[in-house]
Amino acid sequence: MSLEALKQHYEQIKNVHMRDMFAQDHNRAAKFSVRLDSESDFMVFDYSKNRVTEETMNLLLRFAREKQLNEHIEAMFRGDAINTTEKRAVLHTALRNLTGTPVLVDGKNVMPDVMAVLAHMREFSSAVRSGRWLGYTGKPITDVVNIGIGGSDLGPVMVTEALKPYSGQIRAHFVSNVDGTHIAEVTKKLNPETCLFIISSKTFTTQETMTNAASARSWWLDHTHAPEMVKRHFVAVSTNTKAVREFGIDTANMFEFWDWVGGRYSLWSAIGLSICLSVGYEWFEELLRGAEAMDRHFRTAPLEQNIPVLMGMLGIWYNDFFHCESHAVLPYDQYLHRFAAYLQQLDMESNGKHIRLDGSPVEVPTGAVVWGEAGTNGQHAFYQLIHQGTHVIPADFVMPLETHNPVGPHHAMLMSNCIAQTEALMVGKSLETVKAELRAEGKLSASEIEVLAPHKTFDGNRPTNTIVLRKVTPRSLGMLIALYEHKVFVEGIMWGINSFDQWGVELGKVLAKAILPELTAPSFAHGHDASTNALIDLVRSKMAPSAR
Ligand SMILES: O=P(O)(O)OC[C@H]1O[C@](O)(CO)[C@@H](O)[C@@H]1O
Repeated sequence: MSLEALKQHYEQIKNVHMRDMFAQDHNRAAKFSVRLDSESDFMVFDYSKNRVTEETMNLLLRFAREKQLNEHIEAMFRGDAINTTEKRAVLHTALRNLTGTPVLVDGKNVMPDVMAVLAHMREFSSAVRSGRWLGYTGKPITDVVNIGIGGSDLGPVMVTEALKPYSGQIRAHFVSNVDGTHIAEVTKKLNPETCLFIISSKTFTTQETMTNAASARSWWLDHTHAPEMVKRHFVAVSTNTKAVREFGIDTANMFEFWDWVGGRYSLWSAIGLSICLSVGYEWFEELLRGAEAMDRHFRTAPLEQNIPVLMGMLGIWYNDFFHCESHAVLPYDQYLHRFAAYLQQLDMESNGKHIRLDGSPVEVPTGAVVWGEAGTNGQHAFYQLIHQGTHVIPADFVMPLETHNPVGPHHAMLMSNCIAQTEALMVGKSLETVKAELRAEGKLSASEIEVLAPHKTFDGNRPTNTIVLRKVTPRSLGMLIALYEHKVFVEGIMWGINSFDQWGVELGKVLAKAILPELTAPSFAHGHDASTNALIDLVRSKMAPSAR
């Protein structure tokens, strides 16, 4: 069994320093890099600065084969109901299957419906962007507001921010939080004559989204007194036609998607309408093409050359063997400043699971805590802990070679920082080197050097991946996002969990619904624990008329 072999191998390798691995193998960088081209874009996945040898990778891939990873990949693409707890297929890959090759769900080819919705998105976004779609006073739309949360928000926000250089005249806004401040601050910037609300919710029942949507409609009606014109200013993206109609949205302006698209995998569906409106359908399609290129690679490349597989198996290596609990994602491009927030849902909602597919408890920790920050900002905040803290935190550095804003020396500085960080994390700085430097400076006594030097040493041997892109373009972004989707899938398969449900968010939702009426109830709360009762009463003292 490769698991046993991996355990033994881990014991042999756990203290080996990457510095020595590089010294012993001058070909290491080339050996542990994979390049994927797609038209004029490319991605280079350099995983040479990881605590692995060829034997490690061979054993990890043998482990993947034992878990029948290839068969699982095929089952997902084929449309099998791999989301077993919800009895659903998982087919975000069909959304970017632009060749239109049939994909069957319960014997029905879903591709004609996928293409029809894409055509609807193309037609609608072109009408709005060209000024043909008019508001109730005959003026073109200037501002689009996506109202959604979780997967109906994070993907569109992240992509819209990442593709700002491709955006046109339409300003995109996003409201997600049920905190009234969010909708209030966004509506302050809007003209009711020229704004368009997209209510994005797979279920069309999510409390936050439906509350924000109702408040947006009230705000709009208060300003316009034109209920018959709601249809010009509100459209919906959902799987729930009945609820969309009940909300008062013309179902001709509803963009459909399907239960086989998971919320956090939905930016490729009509949930991407705000992206389309911001950058235009052509660039949206380029995003899909980038993801499609990664899908093809994931489905066909041998495991040894398969970037999502390699990345996922490195995740398994650090999680299962080194017991690393968190994973940093560090994009060196300001346009990717929401990338880590987006990945938090993708990874943590997918793989934060304690039960395996067969109902038994998982045997290893699952799902790293994902976090990160763009560019050099993180260096001046939390990198200290990554360099010298007691936790080993594997990190992904995303490094686009070209910038959209070639301002003076900025880009060279950004790149040099990115590369320097991966080098420093790998090589570290030994006690002897630090002491020698301090002695050469000649400012401190020998005893002072003894005390100071350990503070200035870096163990190094901190693992990083470097993901090099030509530039942040719609195509390369599509590749990048799909890479992480598939990496999360690989890890989920290895842990034997269902990466596509999210029961863990339900309990809080149910309890919040129960607590809501208690906040304005005439009597003290008593049905909870003492802390919860007291907190409810504190809010009640501000809200319940009889308690004032
Ligand atoms: O699109 P909906 O149905 O409003 O759901 C929003 C989000 O809520 C969740 O179901 C749970 O937070 C996410 O998975 C989903 O992305």
